[in-house]
Amino acid sequence: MSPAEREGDVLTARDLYRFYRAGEEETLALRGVSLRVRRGETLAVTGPSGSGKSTLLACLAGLDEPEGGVVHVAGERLSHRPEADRARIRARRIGILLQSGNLLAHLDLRANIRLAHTAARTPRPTPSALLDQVGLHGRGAALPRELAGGELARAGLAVALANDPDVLLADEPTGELDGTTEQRILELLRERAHNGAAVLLVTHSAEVVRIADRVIALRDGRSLP
Ligand SMILES: Nc1ncnc2c1ncn2[C@@H]1O[C@H](COP(=O)(O)OP(=O)(O)OP(=O)(O)O)[C@@H](O)[C@H]1O
Repeated sequence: MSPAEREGDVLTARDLYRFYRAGEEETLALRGVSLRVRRGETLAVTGPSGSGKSTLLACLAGLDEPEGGVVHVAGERLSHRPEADRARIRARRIGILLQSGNLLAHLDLRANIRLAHTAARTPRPTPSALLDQVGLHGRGAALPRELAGGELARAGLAVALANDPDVLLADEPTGELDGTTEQRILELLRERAHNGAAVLLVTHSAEVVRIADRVIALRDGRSLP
């Protein structure tokens, strides 16, 4: 166990820099962002469009590599490692809920969950237990296109939880959902944190910010004091 983990930090990012280059054009999407999320804690990241939230989330998930700085997950360095190492850590430790959705369209819900089980640690929750947890009892054979918007969001959360993650990262988890589904999703996220995960939510929603223990505001790739 690393010193950071002994202190309860499950997710840490130190001094992250990310540049995008398109021809002559250079965008500094992250300019030295640091954060830490402890076991059982929910952190909300807010900020206007273009402030770097999605870039930050991608770096924290190991889906993108920062040019500078370092990310640790459960005491293990995630950044500046080969993609295969990052994929292994992600599969074992991280649950991700993206706005673009995390379900494969041609697989039913049970198969989507089983796919997320690949390379996860054991024991892991069964597809039916996960679907029950998110209120989709008996819907394992449904295809994503057969679900309504709120059901789809809950199915996405079931997949994000399939590897029993230490870190749960979510980009606008309640997006366009109706109030009841939003409350249900927020309850499930809180429950996850209470069960010991570190939860980080990128959001514009005041409701989501309300359930967070702490909030970080980004502006132009920097976190405001
Ligand atoms: N692939 C890319 N190539 C070039 N520039 C990019 C790329 N992705 C993001 N950017 C730029 O980096 C900056 C941060 O973008 P990012 O998507 O992280 O912001 P955001 O806060 O998530 O915005 P939104 O709330 O609209 O999703 C923006 O100026 C954006 O145009």
